[in-house]
Amino acid sequence: MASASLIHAVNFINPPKCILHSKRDYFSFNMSYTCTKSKTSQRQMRNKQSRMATIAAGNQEMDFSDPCWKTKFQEDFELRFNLPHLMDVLPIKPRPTTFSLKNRNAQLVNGANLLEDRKNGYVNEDDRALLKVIRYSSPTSAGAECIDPDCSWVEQWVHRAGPREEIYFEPGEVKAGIVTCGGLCPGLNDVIRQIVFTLELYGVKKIVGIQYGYRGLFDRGLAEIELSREVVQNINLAGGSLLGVSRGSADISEIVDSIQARGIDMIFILGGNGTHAGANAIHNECRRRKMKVSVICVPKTIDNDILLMDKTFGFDTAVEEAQRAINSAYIEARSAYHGIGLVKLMGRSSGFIAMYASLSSGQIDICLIPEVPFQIEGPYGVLRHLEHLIETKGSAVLCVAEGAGQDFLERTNSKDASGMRDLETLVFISNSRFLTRQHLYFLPFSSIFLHFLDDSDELTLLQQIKKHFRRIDVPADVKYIDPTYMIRACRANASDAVLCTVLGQNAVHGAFAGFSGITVGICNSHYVYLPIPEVIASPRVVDPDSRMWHRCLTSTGQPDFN
Ligand SMILES: Nc1ncnc2c1ncn2[C@@H]1O[C@H](COP(=O)(O)OP(=O)(O)OP(=O)(O)O)[C@@H](O)[C@H]1O
Ligand SMILES: O=P(O)(O)OC[C@H]1O[C@](O)(CO)[C@@H](O)[C@@H]1O
Ligand SMILES: [Mg+2]
Repeated sequence: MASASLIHAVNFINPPKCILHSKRDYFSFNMSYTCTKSKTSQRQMRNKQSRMATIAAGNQEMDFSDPCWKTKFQEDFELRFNLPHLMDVLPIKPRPTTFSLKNRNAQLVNGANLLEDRKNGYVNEDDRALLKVIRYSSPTSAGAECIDPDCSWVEQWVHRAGPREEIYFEPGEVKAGIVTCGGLCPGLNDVIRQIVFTLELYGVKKIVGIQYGYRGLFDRGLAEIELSREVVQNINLAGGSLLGVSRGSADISEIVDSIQARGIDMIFILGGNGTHAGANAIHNECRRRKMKVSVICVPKTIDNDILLMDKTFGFDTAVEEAQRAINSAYIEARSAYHGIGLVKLMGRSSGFIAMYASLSSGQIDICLIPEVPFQIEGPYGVLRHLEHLIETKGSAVLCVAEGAGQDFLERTNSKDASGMRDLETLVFISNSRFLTRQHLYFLPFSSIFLHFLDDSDELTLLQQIKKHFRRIDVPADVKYIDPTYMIRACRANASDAVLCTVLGQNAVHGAFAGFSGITVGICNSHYVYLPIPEVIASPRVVDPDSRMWHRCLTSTGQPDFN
């Protein structure tokens, strides 16, 4: 009898068949009826790409009383995660790859080993990686991510990244462009470097860097930078981006005009959520114009706020760099009489950096993130817990994500260059209005509170803490550390450098494989290609019910501030 894994393999080589009879079948359930999957060729699947965008992630509209819902879910999933390909709109033919897995031998024998190499080491078009690896027995299991009310197990497979045996470009004729957008992130130079190395190994001669993000594609004053192994050899030793970065509005049609005019065949776009949205629009416009251009993204964000991936590059380094700030805050707090250390870390809408930095340091007593509401005042508020910590431990350290406590803030319509709400209005620790003098005028006994206000017109968290301890007549020595840009304006650490290397290489393999409108990522420690819309359907945030947030609470010992 065929093993379960063999059945899975066969199902992927020949995906349309789905006959569910026994535990060993496709979804591994006990089912006595037959659900037939509609026969869909890879080609047809590609043509259904537009439909994919309309299928809601999580399949909210699925009828779970339908005995075949899993088959339907699987079909929808395959459509959603199918990778857009240049062949979908262009009559192009593949050719054998020029990417040799044994470079030195291949050179020695003038390419004779290529055939030998192709037998092993290349990724098959039907290779897949599992997106979810935990089988939750109940929706009440910690951190359960369920599709149906019973939290049934459904295998969700995504496309494996890597070099293919056949490619869709003549390397000698390719002009490739690289652009880095959004804010800085450790590892940008590592990715640029690997993209250049890998392109050259395929035989690409024309590689250019686009300066200052999307701006470089429409600002005529910004010239292309010619890139080669020599140029990028040591750029990973420094942080930042060799090409520069930028935010700011981008006219997609103008950008595609520019790509067309420059004769760019492959464009590698490094950036976060906003950049991916832009890249997808560029991909769609190239498709509409039937241009043979491969648009490949590499997700970049220290915030780790891109869906479906284990992590994004730069995140590990940011967490590591944050340790220095936390440790300083801890030392200051421990050494002072009733010392309180307050560290602000980046994280506009997601608290991953604050959560992991808190977990990693082991020195944090209170971690506040945007995803978890909290009270400052009152019997269960942050200030009361701080009082308790000072009474019992003699000191305390807080780690606060910049986007935490947004509910307390006055909203303004101020926006940053990329159209995001202006960060300064969200950060409640510095330069932002948490509770203003004007508020106090309307409160009973406001003159008492006004008496405590210092020169600044605002009550930030820092000031709240100071005033609280003054009010209860307990001495407290509060120190505030804001390492904001220091955690991202640095070179990648070892683990990020490896991630950047693999992602950069896979980006090039994806372009030569003929894909476009995709991004590269790491899923359950395996490297995959994902369609752009799937990773930016929403920003990834910390799940307050996840095991990781609970681990963070266990580590800090903080109560619910509600
Ligand atoms: N929805 C969108 N459609 C098209 N382009 C966009 C969109 N959102 C942002 N962009 C463009 O992408 C670029 C980068 O966007 P943004 O400043 O949001 O950075 P990001 O990629 O999200 O990275 P970071 O993680 O640093 O915020 C900007 O030039 C912006 O114009
Ligand atoms: O000051 P900048 O360059 O706009 O970057 C700030 C933003 O960048 C991020 O780090 C994302 O890269 C956010 O956490 C932060 O809000
Ligand atoms: Mg952004």
